[in-house]
Amino acid sequence: MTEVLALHDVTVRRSGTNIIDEVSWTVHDTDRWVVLGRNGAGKTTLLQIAAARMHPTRGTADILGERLGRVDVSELRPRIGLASAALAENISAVETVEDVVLTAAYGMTGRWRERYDEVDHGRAKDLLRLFGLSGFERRTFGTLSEGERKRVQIARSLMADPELLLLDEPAAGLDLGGREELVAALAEIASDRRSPVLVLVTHHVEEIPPHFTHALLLREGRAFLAGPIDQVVTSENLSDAFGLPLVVTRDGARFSARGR
Ligand SMILES: Nc1ncnc2c1ncn2[C@@H]1O[C@H](COP(=O)(O)OP(=O)(O)OP(=O)(O)O)[C@@H](O)[C@H]1O
Repeated sequence: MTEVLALHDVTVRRSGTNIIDEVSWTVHDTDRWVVLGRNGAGKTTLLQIAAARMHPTRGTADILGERLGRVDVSELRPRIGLASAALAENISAVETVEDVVLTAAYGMTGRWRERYDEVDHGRAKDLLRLFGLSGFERRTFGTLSEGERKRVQIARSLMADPELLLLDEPAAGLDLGGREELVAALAEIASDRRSPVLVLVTHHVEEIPPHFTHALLLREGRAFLAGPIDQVVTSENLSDAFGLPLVVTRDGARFSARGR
């Protein structure tokens, strides 16, 4: 097993507070992780470090075998797929769906003078199909529904064939049908050995796709618990992490949670 991500005592300090506090976390190449925690627990911040878009204040972060701070991040970032609300804001409303996906091959948003070959067009088409977006190629990003935009973003994050795929709340804002379609698409990716290592941040255990193997619970910037999903996503652990009594149930490969 290869370490894809290895954080050791990572701390991120902002405005006098440790928003990430001595987090140690290792992700191996066959893992699919979900990161859970209440609002403000530090999930997005942790993902920013894993995406090589933020440096820790203290501690070390090794990503795909490279130490943050010693590596040229412009070489590391193309190896990492990231879909997040902040990135989506950079996508122009007038860009076509096909270009939104295609331009990720060069790590860009917005088309300029670069040329794409048939392989790139074919891959963009395949990814759009995987996310139920065949026929949307010529539509502009601004005309899409929230759910369609989310799916385009994930297709885009896969375009450059990343080794690590980080998804920050991909199901936020989706209706039930949209959520279930997304969960099914992510389950398909997660089940394929050739897929990138997946890390999914979510607020809801209902959004954990089948085939996810591990969970990290964050609480107030600290890694409260990390390990195999069955052992971590339990009533007792989630109640402690979220600070309220919860009942977690598992039906086949899916989880659900409610207040006690
Ligand atoms: N630059 C900053 N200065 C001060 N505090 C910050 C800064 N950036 C983030 N924070 C704080 O750090 C904490 C963690 O933020 P983060 O966005 O990582 O949490 P999160 O778990 O993703 O939250 P949510 O579930 O609400 O999206 C929050 O309390 C946030 O207000």
